[in-house]
Amino acid sequence: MSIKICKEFTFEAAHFLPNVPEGHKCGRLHGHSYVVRLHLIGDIDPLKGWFIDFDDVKVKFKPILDQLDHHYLNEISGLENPTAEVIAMWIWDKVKPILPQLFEVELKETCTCAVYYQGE
Ligand SMILES: Nc1nc2c(c(=O)[nH]1)N=C([C@H](O)[C@H](O)COP(=O)(O)OP(=O)(O)OP(=O)(O)O)CN2
Ligand SMILES: [Zn+2]
Repeated sequence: MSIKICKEFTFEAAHFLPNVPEGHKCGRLHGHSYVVRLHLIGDIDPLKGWFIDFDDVKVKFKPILDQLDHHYLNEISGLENPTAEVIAMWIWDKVKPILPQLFEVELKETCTCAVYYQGE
């Protein structure tokens, strides 16, 4: 039986959006408290009662999270235009090879804004 699970992380980061029109608020340097939710799907091992330990998700994601947390996103390769969409796709590209059960990356940039990416 397959089931979806979700593990949530947070990180703080600074950015600006270089391609917005002159005077747009997001063209100025500012920061967000981001929330990342990694959604995974897999078949439950009947003995363990799970397909992956939440802690294994945390351990595998930590090096990627560390690249983002308290960093200036525009300086990171691939995040020169760090919209929420681009960040979610960047996270997907890093996580999918090490957590193949990844189903969706959810990224909340503010309390009212979120993007969802399920790969190509
Ligand atoms: N499609 C996208 N639109 C916007 C992005 C983005 O990444 N993708 N990013 C920004 C800004 O970086 C930032 O997120 C500001 O967003 P905004 O919703 O305007 O933030 P506020 O908190 O000011 O909005 P409220 O409506 O007051 O909650 C902008 N757009
Ligand atoms: Zn922003």
